[in-house]
Amino acid sequence: MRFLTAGESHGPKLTVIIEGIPSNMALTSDMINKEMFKRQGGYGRGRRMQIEKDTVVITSGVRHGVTLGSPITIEVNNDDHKHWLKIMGVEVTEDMTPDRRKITKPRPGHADLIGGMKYRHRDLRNVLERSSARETAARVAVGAVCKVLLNALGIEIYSRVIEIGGARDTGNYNLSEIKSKNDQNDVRCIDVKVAQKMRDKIDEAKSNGDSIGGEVQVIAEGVPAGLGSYVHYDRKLDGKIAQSVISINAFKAVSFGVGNDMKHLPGSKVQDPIGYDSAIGFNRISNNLGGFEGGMTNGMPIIVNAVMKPIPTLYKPLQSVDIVTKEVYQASIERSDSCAVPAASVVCEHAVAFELTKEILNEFQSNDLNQLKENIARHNQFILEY
Ligand SMILES: Cc1cc2nc3c(=O)[nH]c(=O)nc-3n(C[C@H](O)[C@H](O)[C@H](O)COP(=O)(O)O)c2cc1C
Ligand SMILES: C=C(O[C@@H]1CC(C(=O)O)=C[C@@H](OP(=O)(O)O)[C@H]1O)C(=O)O
Repeated sequence: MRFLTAGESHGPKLTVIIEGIPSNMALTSDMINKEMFKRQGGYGRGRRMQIEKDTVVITSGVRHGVTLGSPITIEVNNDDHKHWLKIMGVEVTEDMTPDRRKITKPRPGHADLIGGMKYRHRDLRNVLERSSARETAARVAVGAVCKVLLNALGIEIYSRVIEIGGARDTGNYNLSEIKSKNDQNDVRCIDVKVAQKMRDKIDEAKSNGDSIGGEVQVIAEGVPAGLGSYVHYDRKLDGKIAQSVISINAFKAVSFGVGNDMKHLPGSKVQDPIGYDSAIGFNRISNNLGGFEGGMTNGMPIIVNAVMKPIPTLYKPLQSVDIVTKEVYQASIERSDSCAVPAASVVCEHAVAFELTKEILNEFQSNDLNQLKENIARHNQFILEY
């Protein structure tokens, strides 16, 4: 299974092609839109999100609401394509007009400068249009299709925000609690008191012309044991998930289970003791390692934590240097998110959903959904009786 995304942030649309989804799976645009909607929300987002109304159009691979097994194409319009220049006070009719919107001032923390050097662009808009996190809308569309498949296999995946700007939700929640509450508020934080602190932190950063980052968590339940492999570095599934998460704009760290706390805990508080029960077979007494041993799923819930850096574009000017004049200037901006951690938690969830789906289809190769279910059921029975 694989996918490709294409599209510029202010171009007409984003396009996704997903290949390898089995046939005979119910799939409608509404199932995808429900996830797209979650990514668009979140406290701290800028004006762009008031313009976009991310909804998808499926143009191939689905007929009468059921997958065909052929490539699925999904399109997401950029509503801002039509009028974003006008909103910024520039009266032109055509987007991306080369000279009017030429950018020669690279923004620190963005791909602008090094991307311009690498692709030999003198207009840095040619870089930022694709390096923008607008692309994450396409990745959520992919993950949403994957989530439909995972749910059909009895696997559930969800995410929450753990920390924003130092306001941390330290609660220990059981999984059903997270599941029922993860979408309850605009910062996607379970503890409502901490959620308010997070909003305050975002407001504070915004009024200082600054931005703010944080940490998110993705949890997947019901994942079969034995996905991934210890036999070679590039077959370890925790490694694949880490790569996928770090590839999301602004994500800088990934950990599993108790995560960074591992660095100061003794081994006896980190490894998960093994138990046995004839009804469920081998299991782990705790889940400090977040469901992975030796690069393989061990049947426990998968817990992925990921840190997002503060948004690089700041209302408070940061020093940069014009690539034409070579003059130092203070970068100023027209609009930006102050914090996108809640939205990014949704992106992370969908990135992990893709990696799990890909691994499942790799392990239990099947063309049709029922065939896939049978293959997994056989595997799970073997694991139970081991
Ligand atoms: C959902 C989401 C929204 C984002 N919104 C903005 C934004 O409004 N302004 C900005 O400067 N960066 C934003 N970013 C982050 C930049 O896209 C990212 O920092 C930049 O492309 C450089 O990539 P890097 O941080 O991974 O090195 C956003 C990231 C995500 C995941
Ligand atoms: C468009 C999205 O996020 C954008 C990501 C982004 C960036 O630099 O990454 C910058 C902003 O876009 P603009 O420059 O048009 O204001 C965000 O709104 C989105 O999430 O759909």
